Amino acid sequence: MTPNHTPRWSRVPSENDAATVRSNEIDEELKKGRLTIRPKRFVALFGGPGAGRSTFLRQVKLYSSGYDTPEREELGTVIQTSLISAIRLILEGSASISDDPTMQLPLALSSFLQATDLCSDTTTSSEQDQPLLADTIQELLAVPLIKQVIEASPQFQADSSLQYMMGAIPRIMAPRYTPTDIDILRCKFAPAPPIVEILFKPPPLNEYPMNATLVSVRRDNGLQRKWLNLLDEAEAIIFLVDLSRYDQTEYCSETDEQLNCIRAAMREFESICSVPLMRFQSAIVIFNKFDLFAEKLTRIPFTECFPEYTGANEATAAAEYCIQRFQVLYCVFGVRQRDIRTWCTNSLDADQMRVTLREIIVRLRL
Ligand SMILES: Nc1nc2c(ncn2[C@@H]2O[C@H](COP(=O)(O)OP(=O)(O)OP(=O)(O)O)[C@@H](O)[C@H]2O)c(=O)[nH]1
Ligand SMILES: [Mg+2]
Repeated sequence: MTPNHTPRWSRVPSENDAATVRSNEIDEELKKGRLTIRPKRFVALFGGPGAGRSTFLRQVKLYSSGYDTPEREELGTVIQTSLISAIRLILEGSASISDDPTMQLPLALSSFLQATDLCSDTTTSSEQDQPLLADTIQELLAVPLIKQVIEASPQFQADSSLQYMMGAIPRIMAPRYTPTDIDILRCKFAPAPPIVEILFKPPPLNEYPMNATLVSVRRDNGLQRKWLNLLDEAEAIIFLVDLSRYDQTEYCSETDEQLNCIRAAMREFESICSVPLMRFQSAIVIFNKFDLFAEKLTRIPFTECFPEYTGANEATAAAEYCIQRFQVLYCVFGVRQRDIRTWCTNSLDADQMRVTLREIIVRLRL
C-alpha cells in the first residue's frame, strides 16, 4: 500500500536484486540489533508471511503499556493515509479496465484524486474536507464497476484489514479520528520494524515486570537464516504458525519448490531447533488464526492437504495433530530437555490474547 517512489528512469529490480537489498538491510539490522539487545532479555518472534506477527506485537503493546493519545493520533493519520492509498489503487485498477464511458469513472476518479490531494496537503486541508472525502469515497465504492473490481479481486478478498477499513470509512475519515483498540488491531499500517522493544508488564504481575526485546523475524526467501545467528543469545522463541494456510503453498528457496505453508513452517521450526548452540530454554508455538482454520475446515477437509492425518475433520483435533508434529521436531533436536508450550489463538480477540499473553509471560519467567 505504500506509494511507489521508484524513479521513472530506474530499471525494474529483479527478484535477486530485491533479495540482495533485503539481505544487506538485514545485515544492518543485525548490527544495530545486536548492540541494543545484547544486555537484555531477548525473545525472538518468528512467523511466515501474514502469520500475524504485527497483530501479536500490537496485542503485546496493548496489554503491556497500551497506546497513549499522541501514539493513537499518529496511528490515526497513518490509517487514513493507508485507506486512501488502497482506494486509489482500486480506482486506478478500475479506470484502467473500464471501456464503458457511461461509467463516468474518470470523472469520479478525478474528483476523488482532487479530494485526496486536498486532504494530503496539510497546508491547505481543513476539517471540512474530510467528511467531503468520506462521501466521495462512499459514492465511488457504489459505482458498479468498482464493486465488480473489488468482488473479482482475490487480493482484496484475502485482505481482511482492508475490508475492515472499507467498512468503517465515515468513522476513519472523520476529523480528529482516533483509532480504537480494535482499529489498531485490525487496520493496516506500516509494517512493524524488525526489532521491537517491548516491556512486558502485565497488570496482575506488576511485581515481576519483564523487560524483553522482541525481535520479529519474517520467513522470507531463506534470508531469515541469518537471524538464526542470534538464537544463541535468545532466552526463548515465540513461533507463530498460520493454521488457516493449511491448504496453501509458499515458495521455499532452499529446495526451490512450492511447499505447503504448515510444512514450510515446520521446516523453519526444525532449522531453529537444530541450531547447536542455542541457549534458549523454551519455545512457545502459537497456532494462530484458529477462527479462520475452523471455518475453512468446513469447506476444505484437512486430509486434502495432510493425507496422513487420520483424525476427525474438526479444528481442535486437526490443530492437536499439528501441535504434535511441532513437539516431535522440538524433541528430536533437543540437546537437553527443553520446554515447549503451545497455544491456539485468534490474535484479533483481545480477551483471549490477554489470557494467552499472561500465560506466556508466566512461562517465560520460569
Ligand atoms: N481472522 C483472523 N485474522 C487474523 C488473525 N491474526 C491476524 N489476522 C489478520 O491477518 C492479517 C495478517 O496479520 P499481520 O499481523 O499483519 O501478519 P504479519 O505476520 O505481520 O504479516 P507480514 O508482516 O505481512 O508478514 C491481518 O489482516 C490481520 O488482521 C487471527 O487470529 N484471526
Ligand atoms: Mg507485519
